[in-house]
Amino acid sequence: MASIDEIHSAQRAKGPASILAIGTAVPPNCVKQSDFTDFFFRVTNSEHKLELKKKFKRICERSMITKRYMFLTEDILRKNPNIGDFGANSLDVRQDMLVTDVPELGKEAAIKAIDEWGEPKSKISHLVFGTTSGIDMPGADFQLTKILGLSPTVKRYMIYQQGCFAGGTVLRLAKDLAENNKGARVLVVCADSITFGFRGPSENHIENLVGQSLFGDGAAALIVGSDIIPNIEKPLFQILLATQTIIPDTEKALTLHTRESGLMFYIEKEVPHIISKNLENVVREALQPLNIYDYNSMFWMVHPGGRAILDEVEAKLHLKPEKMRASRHILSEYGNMASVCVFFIMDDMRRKSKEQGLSTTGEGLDWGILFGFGPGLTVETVVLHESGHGFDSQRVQLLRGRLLARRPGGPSHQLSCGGGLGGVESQSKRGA
Ligand SMILES: CC(=O)CC(=O)SCCNC(=O)CCNC(=O)[C@H](O)C(C)(C)COP(=O)(O)OP(=O)(O)OC[C@H]1O[C@@H](n2cnc3c(N)ncnc32)[C@H](O)[C@@H]1OP(=O)(O)O
Repeated sequence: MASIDEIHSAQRAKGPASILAIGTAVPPNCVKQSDFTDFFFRVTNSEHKLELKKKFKRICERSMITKRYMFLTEDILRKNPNIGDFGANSLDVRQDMLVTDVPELGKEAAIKAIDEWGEPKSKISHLVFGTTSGIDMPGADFQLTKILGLSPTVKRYMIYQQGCFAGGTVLRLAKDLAENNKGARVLVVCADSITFGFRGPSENHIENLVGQSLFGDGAAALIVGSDIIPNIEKPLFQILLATQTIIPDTEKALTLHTRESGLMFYIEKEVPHIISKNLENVVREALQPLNIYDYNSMFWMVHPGGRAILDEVEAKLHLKPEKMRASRHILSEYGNMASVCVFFIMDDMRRKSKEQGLSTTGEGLDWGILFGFGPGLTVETVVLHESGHGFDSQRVQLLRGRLLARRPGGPSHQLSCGGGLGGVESQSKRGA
């Protein structure tokens, strides 16, 4: 008869979780940032608020966003004027749109990810769905299962209302699911939309203007699994460490409250400064076990909450400008898509790395770090290792073994908690 240990270990995967495919989607309606001020004041019947309009134009110009995609069109906003009215009751109409739009956009991204993965969708064992845009029962996870035709026995996890850091949360959960369930293939989907929080300007709420200048709609999907099927599955990045941290005494700095008038943003001006000031410790703790102290030796995927956040993180950590290229590019081309942004950045990075003939999916480098930020203030940190064209499974297994061996509490403890690991030699960088 098998021992308890044997039964337990037979249920677990042997290798680290890998990202096996990425798909992305946006709604068809594209809005140029240079036209947005006129559009925004026109559709919200606010043309008479001349000073606010000038201020909003300044914010849009400083955002470094070129364009965004939105489900909301002028036609929809004209037919539903309460959405554009600053304080009017509009939750029902927003919800009615989002309960369909969010899973539909997620489906579009998921189909692309499944196509790239190349395996039948019947092999998907788990689904993790993240969104801050609306809330419903049964949730977006259920709706996606239905419209995508996943098995009714797929094990679903719905991550609602976490804000922009949820991109890190879903990766952390997918890692634990893949590594602790032998043979698991996790479909991870994030979808977010400004439909939940779009509203006209108010003199009494300037932070709302900042939100209106930043957010856009998008969806992304990943397939995550451990113990890769050789010659069939092609890993892009391995997920080596995933942690979550609350920055003390900052819970009022960034809040998003659901009201009868939809999602209301409160974004203090100090948010970029608070994040950058606290990130140094978070980075140090995450990278110490790998003996990485030169942050420019890594690839970076930073949630582009706003241009000022990227500027301040870059300056505080003394990063070379090219480290923020992918994050700035996605901010420019799509705006802040909340939880979804980090996966657009990941997708852009692996594509550009391939186009440029670099030796790894991570801009020619081995190790990388992904950050999600959001209300709390909460920081999600994910340490990644490239595993694309430069994939060397034996070397990564060796490193992972050393990480686990030095960790008090062993493997299961290590995989979701940060800090306190022993030293591992840093890796030589290829093609940097
Ligand atoms: C949803 C989630 O969970 C997570 C998220 O991502 S939430 C979003 C997080 N994003 C942020 O915190 C935004 C970060 N900020 C920025 O990127 C930049 O400040 C910005 C693009 C908004 C403006 O660029 P900037 O270089 O700071 O321009 P600046 O000239 O200083 O500001 C423009 C105007 O906006 C005002 N402003 C900027 N941030 C403000 C804020 N948070 N609240 C109120 N006013 C603000 C400034 O006072 C200024 O007003 P005047 O022109 O009248 O002086």
